[in-house]
Amino acid sequence: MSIDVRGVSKRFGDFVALDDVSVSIPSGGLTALLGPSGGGKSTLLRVIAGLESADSGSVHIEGVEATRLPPQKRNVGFVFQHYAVFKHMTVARNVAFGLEIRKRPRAEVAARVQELLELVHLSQFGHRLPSQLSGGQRQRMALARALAVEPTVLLLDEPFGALDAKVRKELRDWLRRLHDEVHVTTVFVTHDQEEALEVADEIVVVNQGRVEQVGTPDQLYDEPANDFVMGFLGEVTTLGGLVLRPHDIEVDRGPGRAGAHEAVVTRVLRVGFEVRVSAETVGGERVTVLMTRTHARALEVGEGATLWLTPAVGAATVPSMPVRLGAGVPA
Ligand SMILES: Nc1ncnc2c1ncn2[C@@H]1O[C@H](COP(=O)(O)OP(=O)(O)OP(=O)(O)O)[C@@H](O)[C@H]1O
Repeated sequence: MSIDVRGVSKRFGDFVALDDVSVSIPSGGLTALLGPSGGGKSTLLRVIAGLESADSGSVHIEGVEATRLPPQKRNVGFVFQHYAVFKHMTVARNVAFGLEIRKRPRAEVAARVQELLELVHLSQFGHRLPSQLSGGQRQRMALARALAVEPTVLLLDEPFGALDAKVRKELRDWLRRLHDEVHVTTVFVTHDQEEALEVADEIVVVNQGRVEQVGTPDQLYDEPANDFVMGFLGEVTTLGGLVLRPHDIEVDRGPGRAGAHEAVVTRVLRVGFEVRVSAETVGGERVTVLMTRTHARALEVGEGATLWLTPAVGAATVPSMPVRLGAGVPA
């Protein structure tokens, strides 16, 4: 394991930001810390970086006890959402900075900067000032700068958070490709489930200062540990006291199937090639069902129609719990 966090707690006054958190992050992987705002993701990242000290517990990086080490002794690279750049220095000098303060030979610095600018696809922009780059290019420069000193781990705190959706998506794909090239153990914070599901090898779901689940995107999506994880990773609804995904519900016009719930359609909304059907069961449960347009048309699903709804065989389900704060699961 590259990063081992054991029993870490962190309070700010009375507020518990991290509550006895233990998590192991594998070497060479791209790991996302995912969760709602205020859940403790950044605090956990900052404790790993040494920018925040834990009240209790330990942090090991590559087998070395780092709990009391200052950030500069941990060999971590760090990139924030709003990256602090040296505005008066060119892009190349910004990237070279960490190497220059380590007094590396001039020729070695020049070669390494060239290599890094190529890696982040900025070779033709080395002579520009950071203000002459786009937001996305600036974050790529920030990554080159963080990688310059060959960190053991790269820690990214919402690195693309301030950028617009299109650039964000491009950079996300780019980060995945970059990671496949350099394989440095990377941990990034995001509150965007799509970003985590698309990019990460492994996801750590952090909520209310605790780790809810650790797993691959498939594990989390298909075998969520609880209603919170399920609700955070995709749309959910409830049927018969179970939380499940709206496309995991079988729809019939008659009561043929075992365990079917009778419901009346309250609303039908077309969303692209799908149809979102809102229905209310005789027990008063509000259910959302996603089905294809073809299927909805074949069954003549319209407002006021009576349907029989059954959880699909093999659907991921968890028992419905009272709503927890920030859980995002409808009552
Ligand atoms: N220096 C601080 N002083 C007081 N409270 C803090 C401090 N840093 C963080 N907190 C609180 O700790 C909680 C966790 O914050 P943290 O930034 O780790 O959450 P997060 O999951 O990264 O959220 P976001 O996605 O909004 O950044 C928040 O409620 C925050 O207000």
